[in-house]
Amino acid sequence: MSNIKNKASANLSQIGLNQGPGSRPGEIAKVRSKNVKETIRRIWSYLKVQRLHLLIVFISTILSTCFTLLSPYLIGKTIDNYIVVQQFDGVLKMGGILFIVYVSGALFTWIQQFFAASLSQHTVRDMRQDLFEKYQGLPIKFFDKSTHGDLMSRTTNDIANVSNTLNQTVVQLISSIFMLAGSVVMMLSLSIRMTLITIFIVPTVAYITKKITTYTKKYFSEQQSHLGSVNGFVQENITGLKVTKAFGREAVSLDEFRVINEKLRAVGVKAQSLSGSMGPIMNTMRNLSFVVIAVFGGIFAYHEIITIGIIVSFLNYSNQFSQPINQLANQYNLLQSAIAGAERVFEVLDQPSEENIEKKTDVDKKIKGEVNFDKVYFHYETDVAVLKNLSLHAKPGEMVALVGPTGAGKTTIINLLTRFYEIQSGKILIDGKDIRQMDKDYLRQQIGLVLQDAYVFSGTIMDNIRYGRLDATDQEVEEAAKLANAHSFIQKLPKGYETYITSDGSISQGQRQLLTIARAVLANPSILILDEATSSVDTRTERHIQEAMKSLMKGRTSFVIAHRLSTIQEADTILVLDNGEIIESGSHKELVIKNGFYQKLYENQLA
Ligand SMILES: Nc1ncnc2c1ncn2[C@@H]1O[C@H](COP(=O)(O)OP(=O)(O)OP(=O)(O)O)[C@@H](O)[C@H]1O
Repeated sequence: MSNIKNKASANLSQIGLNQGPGSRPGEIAKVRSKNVKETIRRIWSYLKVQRLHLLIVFISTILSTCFTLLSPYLIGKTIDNYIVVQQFDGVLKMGGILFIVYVSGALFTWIQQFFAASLSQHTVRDMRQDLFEKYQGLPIKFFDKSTHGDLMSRTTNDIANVSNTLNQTVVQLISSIFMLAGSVVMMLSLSIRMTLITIFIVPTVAYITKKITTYTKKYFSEQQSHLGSVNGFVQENITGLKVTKAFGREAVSLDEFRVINEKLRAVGVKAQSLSGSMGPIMNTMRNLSFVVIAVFGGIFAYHEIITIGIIVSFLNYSNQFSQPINQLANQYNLLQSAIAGAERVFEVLDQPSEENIEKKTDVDKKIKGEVNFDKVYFHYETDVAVLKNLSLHAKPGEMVALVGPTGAGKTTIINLLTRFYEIQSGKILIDGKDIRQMDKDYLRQQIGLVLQDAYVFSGTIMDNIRYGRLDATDQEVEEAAKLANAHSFIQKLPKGYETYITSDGSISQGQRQLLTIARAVLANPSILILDEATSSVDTRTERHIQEAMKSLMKGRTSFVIAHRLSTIQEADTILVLDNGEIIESGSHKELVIKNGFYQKLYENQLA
């Protein structure tokens, strides 16, 4: 495998670095989804794969609800039929039955929880897999438009939202609806008058409770927002601590922090003290509805319209009836947020993947490396032309240097040759064949990339070099490292080739570059692209890198993006680019004599 994929993969691997906007797990998003029906249909397409699990969840939910509904009825009957008439055998028998009912209810609840969890985890695993697969197949231009943080948030937070909902909300929604309908039916079968009273009093109390909690919620969201400011301030400050110290701004930062810290304290006190009183408030409200039911029940019992057992049953049912009422609104919001989350996932899944013609016919053939750009016109997403009918020709084995001011279009030429982007008009030919007619994987295998932002993956040095060709032996890896001048520094590492490195640290920039050169050596491509490092590496490492690049270029068509003209004087052709056009071309000597743009650049650098 060629290391051409580095750039794409590098983009993705950096995803984790910054958390962008997006919903957080558990947060109830205020976003309203766009096409609910379609989104639910697509979530369903993931769910229906596990029909059996679904069925089990459904049945166990109904059964556990039935058992829950049965117990108040049985308690009422126990009181009326056995306790009031002091039949203790019956009381014992009913106690036994109640025990079985409670245990069965708990058992089915457990079964329901277990299968719901399994269902949701299977579903989100499939979604994550699809999403990651999509990231691998998307064209680079897609990643220009979206921030890494946003994509990361879709893969983790949005999917977590979907998972939580499938796991909890859907089950609760089903059981809430059953509970609501079931308790009404059970109550009606006991007493119509009492049912009417319960149906009136419970929602009223639920409504008042909701009003009170909404009021306290305000302080909670204020607390969250102040907490966000404190976190942001601390993070920014630690990241920029060097600058703060260098400019002697410590005291100012401290004062600013004191202010926001104090704000957090003030709102924190309000939120926390209210949160403590929320439980008692809700209890009191529930007790109030008990009182109302008990008083009316007492009056009816006094007139012998109902029995004491029925009053007790109703007190229980009022509790069971109020739970779903309190939960339904919340569940609806959670469901909305999950649908919005799923929509963000599907949005990525619906992006068109890289176009490719799967033509494996020429796959085994090694190309010679003749490259032609024929009147290539190209622009990125914006309509500003970046390459304007550019033509160039590189013979097999030739070294072509690309020079020019920043933004001239050097990197763009490379992006087009690798088909990271597609041209709008003209042709790019390799060995006389239009690259659009080539299989992309095959094309990229022929091209080796050594980029200036040399990317390494988390893994051992050995693995990182072997990325260039997966079937290479340890011996071959070591030889490649030797050719790339990397062997000596690797040997000095504590565990040599088995040293574990990470994408964001461990080894220096120059050493990374040497590793990517070794990767390219191993891949043995016919065409080579070298983007010279601009970052300051020490002169010894720089010499190492240049020697390594030189030996790598032997016998391959090479495109070198040069920032220091001293390194490209041996190039067969130097192409001077400005503003998307080739304004001069020739060897170093020819261009110096010509006394044009290149000559000026060269003089500037010498100076
Ligand atoms: N992904 C992109 N999306 C939109 N515009 C881009 C993108 N990449 C580059 N450009 C624009 O295309 C033009 C050419 O950029 P390119 O990277 O090819 O220049 P360069 O010659 O390689 O510059 P440098 O020497 O700074 O690397 C610039 O104006 C740049 O802003």
